[in-house]
Amino acid sequence: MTVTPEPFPARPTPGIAASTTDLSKVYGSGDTRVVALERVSISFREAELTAIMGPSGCGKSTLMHCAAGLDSVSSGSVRIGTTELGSLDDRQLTELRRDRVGFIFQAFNLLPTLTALENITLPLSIAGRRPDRQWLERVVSMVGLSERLDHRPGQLSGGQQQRVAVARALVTRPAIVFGDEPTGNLDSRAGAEVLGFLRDSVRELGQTVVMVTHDPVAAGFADRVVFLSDGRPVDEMVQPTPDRVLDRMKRFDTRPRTS
Ligand SMILES: Nc1ncnc2c1ncn2[C@@H]1O[C@H](COP(=O)(O)OP(=O)(O)OP(=O)(O)O)[C@@H](O)[C@H]1O
Repeated sequence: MTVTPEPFPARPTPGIAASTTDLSKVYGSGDTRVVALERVSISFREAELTAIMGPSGCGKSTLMHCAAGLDSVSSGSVRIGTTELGSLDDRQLTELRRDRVGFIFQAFNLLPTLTALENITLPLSIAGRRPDRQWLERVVSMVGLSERLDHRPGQLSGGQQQRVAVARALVTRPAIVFGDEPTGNLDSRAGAEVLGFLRDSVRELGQTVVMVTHDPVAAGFADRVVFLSDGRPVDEMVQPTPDRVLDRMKRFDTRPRTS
């Protein structure tokens, strides 16, 4: 099916936490050339949880990495808040990622020698900033870690470790949090807990969250699901349910890509 591209404003729009305009990403050249993203224009509204879904290889991770400033773009532009990433030098980009973007990865990515509290406040320590005590307490109690702050990652369950990672992503009050399969390593109960906390962060703290997922149940926690196919957004669903997401996923062509 074809989808009318979202009208994209020339200037930053209030209420939009991040956006891409005509974003393309090409890997390799010649025989190994892969167009991972083709002229993607998409906006992520503030205080919304968006899930990105689509068949394997459709460009989900590439979109997330480019939108988060973790990967360069081949053409087009990316904005976080009012800042266009292409206008930043390397140092400014590093600072923007540190201060304005939160990340949650499938593999938790906690430092094993630090306590849960030290892991949570690490982004602030790196930036030489003191934690805002009230905010820290709010985030820690929201993810239910108040009793575990002195534990090291090895003393925590997978679900608890990912809750530390959620708190770490929220502690700087970033403009946007990106999650790459944030529940991919968790069983369904722990996964549902982490997704519940992410949704709470949207509802209670006004956080904007974008997550890549393969799991229709995880997508059911989102306010909106964007479906990618062959490097382009092809559909979206608001107020998704796992059953509707599953039905939509079944309609994707499962033949392997040829380019
Ligand atoms: N570093 C790279 N070099 C070359 N090609 C790449 C690179 N990273 C990704 N690709 C290609 O770009 C396309 C999109 O990859 P991407 O990882 O974004 O897809 P995805 O939808 O996240 O896939 P999956 O669901 O399997 O994780 C794929 O064809 C992939 O092979």
